[in-house]
Amino acid sequence: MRIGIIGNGGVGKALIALIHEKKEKLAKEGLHPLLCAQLDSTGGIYDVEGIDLKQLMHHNDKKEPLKDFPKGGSAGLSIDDVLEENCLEVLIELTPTNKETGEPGIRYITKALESGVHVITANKGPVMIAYHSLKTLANQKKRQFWIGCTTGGALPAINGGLIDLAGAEITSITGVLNGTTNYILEEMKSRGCTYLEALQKAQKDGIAETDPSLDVEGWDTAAKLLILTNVLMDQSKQLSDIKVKGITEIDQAEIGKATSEGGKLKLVGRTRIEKEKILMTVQPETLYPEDFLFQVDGKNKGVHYTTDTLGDIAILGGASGLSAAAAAVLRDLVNLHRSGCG
Ligand SMILES: NC(=O)C1=CN([C@@H]2O[C@H](COP(=O)(O)OP(=O)(O)OC[C@H]3O[C@@H](n4cnc5c(N)ncnc54)[C@H](OP(=O)(O)O)[C@@H]3O)[C@@H](O)[C@H]2O)C=CC1
Ligand SMILES: N[C@@H](CC=O)C(=O)O
Repeated sequence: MRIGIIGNGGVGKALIALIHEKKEKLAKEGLHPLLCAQLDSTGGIYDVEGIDLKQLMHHNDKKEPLKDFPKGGSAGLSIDDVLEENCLEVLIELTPTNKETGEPGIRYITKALESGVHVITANKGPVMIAYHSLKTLANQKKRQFWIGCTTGGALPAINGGLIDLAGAEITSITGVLNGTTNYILEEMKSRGCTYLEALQKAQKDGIAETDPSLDVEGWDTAAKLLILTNVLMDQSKQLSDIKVKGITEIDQAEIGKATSEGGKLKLVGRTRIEKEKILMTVQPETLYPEDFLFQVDGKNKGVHYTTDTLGDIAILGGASGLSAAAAAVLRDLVNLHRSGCG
C-alpha cells in the first residue's frame, strides 16, 4: 500500500516509528505500507521506491527538516507535485487543527480525494467544518475517508459509534474528550500543582494542541463533540452552536469543593435533545460515582452514548499521547486495508 503523510510533528514522527515497529505484524495480514512521500510546511520527501523508515527516524532524531533528507528530499515539494505522480493510494493528513477555517487540511484532503486517493486524518478542523461535503466527495470518488483519531485519539469514540451503534438512534452524547484538561485537573487535585505547572507537563508530553488554548478553553472538547454530533446524529451544527467554557478559571478551592462532596471536577461535553432541539455544552462539571464517566482519570477520556435500541454504551480509556494518536491513525489504515482497499 503506497502511502503519503502530510505533517511531521509529534503524531507524524510517532506514526513513522510505529509503522516501522509493527512491520511484521502488519505483513501477517498482508499489509505492507510503503511510505512514498512526506511533507511538512517547508517541503518534503518523494521517493517512489519507498522512503527508508529507519533512516527517516534517524533524520527526525537529529531534528533535520524533511527537505534535507538525503534521498528524495526537496524544498518546496507540494501535495500537487506528489499527486501528479499518481503514485499514492492513501494520504494521511496530520497538519494542525484550525477551528476557524479547517485549513490547510480541507484543501489537502479535497485534492487527495479528487485525485482518487483514500484519506485518513487526525486533524479535527476539516472534519468539524466540512465532514459531510468531504464524505460526499469520497463516496462520489468511491474512496474512503477515515477519521478515527479525531475524537479522542486512541479512544474509539467515532468508529465505535459508526460501526457498533449502527442502526440505533443516538439520543445523547456525553464526553470527557480532552486528555490535557483531564490531566491538568487531576494533577491539581492529587499533587496540588498549579494550573500552569500542570499545563506545562501536558505540553512537554506532546498531548496539548499546537495552540494549547484549544485544550484549556474547551475548544478541543467542543470540536470533538461537534464531530460526534454531526457524524453520529446526522446534524450540521457549527462550533458557534456550542456553549463553551474551559478550565482556565478553575482554582484549588473549586477542586477541593468537588472532592469534599465526593465528586471529581471534569471538563464535560454534552449533546442532548430537549423539546426536539439539540443542545450542546462544554463546561467544567462535578461528576459523581454514579456517572458513567466518573472513572475517567489522568490523560484518559471517555464517551457515553444513550441510544433507542442499544441502551447506554460507555467507552473509556484511550489516554492521550503521541504514540496512542499514531496508533489510532494506524488502526484506520489497517481497517481500510481490511475493507479490501489497498
Ligand atoms: N498530539 C496529539 O496527541 C493528537 C493530535 N491530533 C491532531 O493531529 C494533528 C497533528 O498533531 P501534531 O503532530 O501534534 O501537530 P504538530 O504541530 O506537532 O505537527 C504539525 C505538522 O504539520 C506540518 N504543517 C503545518 N502546516 C502545514 C502546511 N501548510 N503544509 C504542510 N505541513 C504543514 C508542520 O510542519 P512544520 O514543522 O514545518 O511547521 C508539522 O510537521 C493535529 O491536527 C492534532 O489536532 C489528534 C489526536 C491526538
Ligand atoms: N490535545 C488533545 C489531543 C488529542 O486530541 C488532548 O489533550 O486530548
